[in-house]
Amino acid sequence: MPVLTPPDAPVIRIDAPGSFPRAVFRERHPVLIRRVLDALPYGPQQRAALAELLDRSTGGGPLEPLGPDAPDAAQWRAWGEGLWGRPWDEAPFLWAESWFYRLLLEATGYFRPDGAWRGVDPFAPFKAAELAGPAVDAELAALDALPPDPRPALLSAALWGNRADLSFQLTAQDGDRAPDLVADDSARLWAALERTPGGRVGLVADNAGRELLPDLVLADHLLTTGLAGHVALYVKPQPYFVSDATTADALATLARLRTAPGPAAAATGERLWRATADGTLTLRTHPFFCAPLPYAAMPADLRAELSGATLTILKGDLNYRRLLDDRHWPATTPFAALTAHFPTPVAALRTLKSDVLAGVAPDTLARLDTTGPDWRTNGRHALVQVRP
Ligand SMILES: O=P(O)(O)OC[C@H]1O[C@](O)(CO)[C@@H](O)[C@@H]1O
Repeated sequence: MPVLTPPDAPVIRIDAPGSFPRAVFRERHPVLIRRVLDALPYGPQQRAALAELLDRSTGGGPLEPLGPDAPDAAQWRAWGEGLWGRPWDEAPFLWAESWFYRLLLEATGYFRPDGAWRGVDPFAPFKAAELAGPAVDAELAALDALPPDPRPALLSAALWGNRADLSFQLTAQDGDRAPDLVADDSARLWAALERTPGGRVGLVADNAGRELLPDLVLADHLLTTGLAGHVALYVKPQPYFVSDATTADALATLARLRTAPGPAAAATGERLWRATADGTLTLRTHPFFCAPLPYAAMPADLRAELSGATLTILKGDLNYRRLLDDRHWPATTPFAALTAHFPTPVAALRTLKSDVLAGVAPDTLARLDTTGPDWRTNGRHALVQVRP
């Protein structure tokens, strides 16, 4: 059946007064910069650069490309074509937020070849604290008490682990309230995997720690049950959106599993360690995972790499924004229509933390709209959506 692409909806931008994206820039980013400065003893030059980033990005300053010695200067010049010289406020939210995180790394000296701070993850202290904390202890202990059919529990842990996003927690008010599914294609997800057992499953990770842990446990389940013969876990090539998982984070999470006191967690960690070593679980990355663009614009080499997977599972809010393009679609727009561009069957596991949304039934939408203005962004709702 041909899938019709709906006409374009307005792009989500950061300039609308009272909007969620504007609050991210005006309220969350100042808190984030303050926390980064509290967590690491950056010197005066880096502190000044971070303050300037905040001023420019919230004060509507002009968008200026990276200096020519930045390793990704040419890449970013192309990604920002048409935006350079324009005020920050005119940039799409997706583009502007990604650029903010790139400039944060610039300010801290992450890419400077001559600096002592080269390669130092500015968010590492937050990620390390979370990974060492009691919430992860509880997740590890829960593995010893999984029910005979662990599928619902595993999927639910991978889904709700996405609430643990550290950037979201910067201003979240009541993140512990029981959440609610606005769309639930769980059965289709398992059916898609069962149709082609033994194939390659792509898992595009989102956050480290409390989210990556259940993602890895899900990967282990797919491998041990034969639903997948190979899992490719895609992480970010560099620190991004505070808690996004890099290779270093994936290794730290694997180590945490492997050294857990509970037998089930330790055995899972051991299996995953061996799977990584023998190539049935591969850790992969690509610069496009930190690009400010929707997945419809993915380059040919990444498209070729993802192709052939029986299913690609995209975790989290940012991946969802990139999958659908960050636009004000009517929320009843079919998910399949907006994801037809993706090179493989695709599943989204996401808690709702920003405005973009599709694939919601009209009656569900009507019910949610009576619950107040911020249900799309408050992290209390989630979805499982699948385009087989
Ligand atoms: O970690 P996730 O689930 O991708 O969420 C990140 C989300 O947080 C925000 O950066 C807001 O803080 C959203 O714009 C973004 O989509």
